[in-house]
Amino acid sequence: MKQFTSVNDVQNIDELLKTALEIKANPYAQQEIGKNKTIGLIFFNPSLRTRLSSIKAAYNLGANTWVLNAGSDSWTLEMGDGTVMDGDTQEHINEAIRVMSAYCDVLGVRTFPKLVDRDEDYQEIMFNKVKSLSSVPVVSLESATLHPLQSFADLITIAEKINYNPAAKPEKKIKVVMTWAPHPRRLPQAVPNSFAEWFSKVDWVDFTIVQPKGFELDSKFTEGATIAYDQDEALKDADFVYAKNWSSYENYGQANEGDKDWQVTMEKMNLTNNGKFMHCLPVRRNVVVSDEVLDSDVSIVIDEATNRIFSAQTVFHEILKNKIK
Ligand SMILES: NCCC[C@H](NC(=O)CCC(=O)O)C(=O)O
Ligand SMILES: NC(=O)OP(=O)(O)O
Repeated sequence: MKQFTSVNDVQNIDELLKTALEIKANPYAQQEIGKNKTIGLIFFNPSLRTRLSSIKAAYNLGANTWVLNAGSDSWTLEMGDGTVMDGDTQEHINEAIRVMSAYCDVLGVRTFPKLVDRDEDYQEIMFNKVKSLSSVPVVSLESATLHPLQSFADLITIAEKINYNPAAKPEKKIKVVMTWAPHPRRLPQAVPNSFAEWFSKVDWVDFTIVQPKGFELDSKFTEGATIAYDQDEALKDADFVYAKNWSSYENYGQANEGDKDWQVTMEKMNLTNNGKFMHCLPVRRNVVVSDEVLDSDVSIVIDEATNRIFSAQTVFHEILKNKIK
């Protein structure tokens, strides 16, 4: 693997999943791979799971890490080309990324969208700039439009819960429903885009996306998914319910004020096939999902967050394995 910016950097999802399950079963078996290696992590936006699970993943592989919260830990970075830097910005991204990539063997980067200009966000201008300046392979820690480490952890989680066997795939397809849910802020589409992009490619999953009208995702990520608008109907017989808020793609960045009844409650979970509740976290309790669901056995959000270690470890493993010094 040369980089990890989307599912398109994965040659074979089944193989990668198999590797992840092996790594999870024996997490310290590959410490030669990380020997004398450093994984650098740059965050332009906040993080709990991605930051800590990446550090743990590197540790499991015998690698070192450093973390930089760009903007708060370092000089204020200038992003614009040709800027006369006589104002508040102190260092240009052109030098900063070249320098940081000299200090590591893999560079993880988080950049959220601004949710103002759809073209700017969907062209991944910021992320691609970092990628073009880096002298080492780049891993997405969530970009403006995608969060592949999260989607891969979600796949590992579902595989575990169904006792997935790569040699004998499930006879009956597993029904996975991604449902839009309410939120007080306008959030990116990165997590749902990425989940859709991964799960549309998994041949043992029957994948539905349900959302209010006007909240359809970019169709380039949802090819193969069933697109629905009636939440109760979509939840029927679901084996996994993946809740997430996202702002509108069509009316770019707009929120939906009027749909509080899309909250995932136990009443809604009772429509499913003993379905499990999933969310990438952080989650707003009693807005996105009720306490009753989150505090019950139906919720597998902690398993998902735990598997963030193994999605990151598998990706670092695949990138570093050809570089043993
Ligand atoms: N990394 C996982 C999700 C990050 C982000 N959530 C948030 O910003 C939630 C913030 C809040 O609840 O105010 C998102 O939806 O893309
Ligand atoms: N799920 C996730 O990416 O969490 P953080 O934003 O806390 O890293």
